[in-house]
Amino acid sequence: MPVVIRTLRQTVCQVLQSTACRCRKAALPGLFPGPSPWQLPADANFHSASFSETDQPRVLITGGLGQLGVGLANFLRKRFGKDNVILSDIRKPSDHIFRSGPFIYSDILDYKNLRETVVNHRITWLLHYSALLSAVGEANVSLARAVNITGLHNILDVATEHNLRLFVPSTIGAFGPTSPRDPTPDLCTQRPRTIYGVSKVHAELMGEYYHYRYGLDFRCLRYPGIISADSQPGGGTTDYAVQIFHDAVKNGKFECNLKANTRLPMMYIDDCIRATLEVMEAPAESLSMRTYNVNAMSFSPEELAQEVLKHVPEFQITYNVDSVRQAIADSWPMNFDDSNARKDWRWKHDFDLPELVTTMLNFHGFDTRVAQAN
Ligand SMILES: NC(=O)C1=CN([C@@H]2O[C@H](COP(=O)(O)OP(=O)(O)OC[C@H]3O[C@@H](n4cnc5c(N)ncnc54)[C@H](O)[C@@H]3O)[C@@H](O)[C@H]2O)C=CC1
Ligand SMILES: CC(=O)[C@H](N)C(=O)O
Repeated sequence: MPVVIRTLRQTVCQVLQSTACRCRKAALPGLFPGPSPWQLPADANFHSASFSETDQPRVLITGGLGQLGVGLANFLRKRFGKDNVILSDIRKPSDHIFRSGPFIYSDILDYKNLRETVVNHRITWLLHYSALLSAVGEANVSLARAVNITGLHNILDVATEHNLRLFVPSTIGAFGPTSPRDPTPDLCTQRPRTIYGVSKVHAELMGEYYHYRYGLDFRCLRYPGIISADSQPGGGTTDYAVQIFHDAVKNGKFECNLKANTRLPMMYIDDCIRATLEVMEAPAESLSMRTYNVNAMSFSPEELAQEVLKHVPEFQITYNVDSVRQAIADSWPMNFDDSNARKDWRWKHDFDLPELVTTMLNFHGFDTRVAQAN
C-alpha cells in the first residue's frame, strides 16, 4: 500500500477512535450507580487493573459451583496460577473445592457485592456462568428471568465499568423451532420458546451491543450439551447424556427422558473448557464475530446407547419421555455449524463419540479394555 494512503488511513482511524472514545465517555454517565470511571478525568481511571498492568489475567467465575465452573477453574488455575482464579457462587462449596483455591460468595443480583468483588480482587477477566438452565427455567420462570436477565445486566455494567474481558456462554437453546436445525449456522432466525433460550438471545445481543456501543470486550460461545464425568448437570434437556454413564456402570440399565431418535449437538467438558480459553485468548482482530457456535458431535439416545453397549454388553435402555424436555429438544438444533469458529480462531474438538464413551466409562470405574477383550 503506498505510504500516502497508509498515512491517510491511519489519520482517519485515529480521528474515528478519538471520536468513538468521546462518545463512549459522554454516553455512560448515569449508567452506573455511584462515581464511575467515566465521570472522572480520563487519567484518573485508576480502579481497573488493565491487562498491561498485570502479567496474568485475574479471573472471576460466577455460578462456579455448577456443572462447568469447577473444571474451568482447575484448568485456568494450572494456566494462570491458583490465586489468580476466583470461583464464586451463592451456594456453599464442598471442603474439597474450598481447599483447592480461592472461593467467595457472590450473588450476581447484588450489584454492590459484585462491584466490591471486582475491585477488591483486581479482576480483569469475568467468566459469567450463573444461570438457570432450560428445564429448571421452565419450572421457575420468574427466578430464571431474574438470574438470567437482570443478573446479566449487572454483569455487563460491572464489566464495562471496570474494563473487563467478559465471557458469557450461550447455548444451542438460543435457537427455536423456526431456526434451521440441520445444520444451524451462527446467523439465522432465533425465536426460542424457553425462558432460558430467550434470556440467552438477550445476552448475545446485549453483549454485542455493549461491545459496539461502549467497547466492552465481550466474547460468547454457544455451547452444545456438555458431558462431564465428575460434576452433575444443573437441570437441562441434555442431562440424560451425563446420567446414562452413571446408571450404565452402576445398574447396567438406564431410563431415558427423551425419545430414542432425538438428535442433539454434544461436547465433552475438556473440549468445552479448552474452547472457552481459546476464544478468551484469541487476538481481537481474529474475531469476525463476538458470538460463535462451537461443536464436537451430534447423537441421539439410541446411538449413544449403541456405543455404550459395545463396552457394557448387558446394558439396557428404556424410554419414559418427559414432555417438557422433549418439546424443548425438538425445537433445538440437530447439528451445529461451527465453521466460523474453526476458521477464525482455529477451533478443533478432540473428543468424538467413541472417545467420549470410553473416557466416561473409565472415569466411572469401568475398564473398557477388559470389556472389549471379552
Ligand atoms: N451444562 C451445559 O450443558 C451447558 C451450559 N451452558 C451455560 O454454561 C453456564 C454454566 O452452566 P452449568 O455449570 O451447567 O450450570 P449449572 O446450572 O450447573 O450452574 C449454575 C450455577 O449458577 C448459580 N447461581 C444461581 N443463581 C445465582 C445467583 N443469583 N448468583 C450467583 N450464582 C447463581 C447456581 O448456584 C449454580 O451453581 C450457564 O450459563 C449455561 O447456560 C450452555 C450450554 C450448555
Ligand atoms: C444445552 C444446554 O444449554 C443445557 N445443557 C440444557 O440442556 O439446558
